[in-house]
Amino acid sequence: MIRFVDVHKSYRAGGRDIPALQRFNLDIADGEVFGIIGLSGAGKSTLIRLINLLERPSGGQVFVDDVEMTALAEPALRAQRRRIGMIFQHFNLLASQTVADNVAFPIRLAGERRAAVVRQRVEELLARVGLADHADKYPSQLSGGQKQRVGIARALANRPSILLCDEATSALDPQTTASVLALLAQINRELKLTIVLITHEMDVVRRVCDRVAVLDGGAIVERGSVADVFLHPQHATTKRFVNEALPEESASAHVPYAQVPGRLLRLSFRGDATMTPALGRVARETGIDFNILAGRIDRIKDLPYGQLTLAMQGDRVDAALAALRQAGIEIEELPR
Ligand SMILES: Nc1ncnc2c1ncn2[C@@H]1O[C@H](COP(=O)(O)OP(=O)(O)OP(=O)(O)O)[C@@H](O)[C@H]1O
Repeated sequence: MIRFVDVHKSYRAGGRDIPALQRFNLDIADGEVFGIIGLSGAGKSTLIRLINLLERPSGGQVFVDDVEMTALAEPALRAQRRRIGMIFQHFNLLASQTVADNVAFPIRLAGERRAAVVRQRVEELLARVGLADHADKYPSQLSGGQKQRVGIARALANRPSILLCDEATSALDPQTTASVLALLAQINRELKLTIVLITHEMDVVRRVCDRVAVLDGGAIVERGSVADVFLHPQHATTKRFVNEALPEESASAHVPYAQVPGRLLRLSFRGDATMTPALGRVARETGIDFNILAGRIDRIKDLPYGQLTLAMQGDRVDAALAALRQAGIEIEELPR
């Protein structure tokens, strides 16, 4: 468990305090993938670096697995930091060292001197990230995705219980991003590792995270399960992130809708509700008509979901909406 209690952070620069994070409380549970999303300057890097105390809070306490990080002196802090791996946007590999030596580095740094033990551990780690055949290469001979896989192997070297990902896929193309995110999801599942990632892309959050916090101007403005936040964003910043992840729908939004008669509704189906033919059945039973204006079917991590924007007409629209809600469909009425 990672716990922030009344934490806030300002930087001291040019003789004055620059606020980076307003006072907040946050718990991140063991084994979850937690996303922190925000625009540039929102405070994401500061927040993630408070976990391993690469940045010290200006006030408040940070706990990792019930140990108060903020109360530890240097040797104990170093030991506790080994429980926390970290990967970076630009990989931070040692260019003059082979892939194997990059991964061996933190193992040796933690005090392991037996060459055979180090070699075996490096082999295991490279196999886990799909780079068994690349041990003797240098970082310059690898693609961006492969470099990040080395970064992940290195971060896992000392069997941490937490992995921090600082914009880990921001320098990668969409396909490579998808494969690195799939690897992170697999590691989370198989090693039961807690993952905290920061990103400016809602799509990254949608693919791998269980919960998310939205940062805006140093404040957490929204938080919750990814399904809730993605399907029902409340804050303007969250809505903007979600719309960026749904380009087809936002592009057509509201232009043709004004001319369509009826009540404008957004229906969200998740999990089992995506599998039932409720809309057709309710239309037959209540005699309402509907016109689908936009729609999307996809997954939020492992959860199938659908979202339809439609116009509904007829005498019994309210009865139809009640029946749809009864069938587990979430309904939002949109302004016209
Ligand atoms: N070392 C520092 N000294 C002074 N101000 C800083 C320092 N690091 C960050 N800041 C300021 O703190 C605020 C939050 O920065 P932070 O890097 O945490 O945001 P971010 O969301 O990670 O942004 P980005 O995505 O651009 O990295 C910004 O106003 C930034 O200018």
